[in-house]
Amino acid sequence: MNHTIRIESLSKNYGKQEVLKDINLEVGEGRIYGFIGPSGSGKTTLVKMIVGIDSPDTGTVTVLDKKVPNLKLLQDIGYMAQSDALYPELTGKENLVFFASLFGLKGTALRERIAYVSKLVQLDDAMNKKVVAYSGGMKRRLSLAIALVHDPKLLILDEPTVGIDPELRQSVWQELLELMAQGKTIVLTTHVMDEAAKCEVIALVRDGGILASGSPAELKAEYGAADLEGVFLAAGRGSE
Ligand SMILES: Nc1ncnc2c1ncn2[C@@H]1O[C@H](COP(=O)(O)OP(=O)(O)OP(=O)(O)O)[C@@H](O)[C@H]1O
Repeated sequence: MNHTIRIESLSKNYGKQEVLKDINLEVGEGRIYGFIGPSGSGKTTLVKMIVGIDSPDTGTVTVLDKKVPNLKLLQDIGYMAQSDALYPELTGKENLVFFASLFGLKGTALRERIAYVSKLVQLDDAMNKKVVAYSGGMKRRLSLAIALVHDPKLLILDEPTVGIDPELRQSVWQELLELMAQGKTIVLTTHVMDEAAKCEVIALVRDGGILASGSPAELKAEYGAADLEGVFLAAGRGSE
């Protein structure tokens, strides 16, 4: 199988705190891979290493056969951070045009991508509104649209559906599964267990390490749990 992401012996400290400890991980092409784990366990730090916006102390990250960091990779990665990085005084459309232009999109291609992603996140009616007047969920949806606008091969989504209502959450997930079917690779973090259940592979992150990984069914069997919530709780008990 082709691997989109390969992480080898990665460690990271912040001051004296060991935030990531000897992480080894491979993510196959065209998969949906979920990181779940308690608050502060290191999920965001790990995704930042994959995107290349923070660097490990030891170890390497390779994405699409290029060693991270690599400027050329930015074209292939769509990243949605946990906190929205938007321009509040610009409209939704102006935000999208700005980010799309950074990737060299223009003319018809730019218009088509903006129409596609704004419809996808159901913001097409709010495109001409300033972001300062958006709700929290609308900002999250705009951030997702920005991550998708340049049609990247790899999507890295840090808690993508926080603040999004259940109906839209379902349609976002439908689209993520469709993108996966098109061969895109998706890595996301979540605290929502029924979202984790939709991932093909889950990594349980605990105290800066990967405690276990596998399909939802494999993890349930490994921990003798009826559901992923049970896996999460059993993994926590086992690591104490
Ligand atoms: N820039 C930083 N400087 C110092 N410490 C940091 C920094 N970024 C993260 N940390 C610490 O690293 C640890 C892991 O944080 P991280 O954000 O990766 O956790 P997380 O699993 O994503 O949590 P959550 O689910 O709450 O988002 C935490 O103890 C956090 O305080």
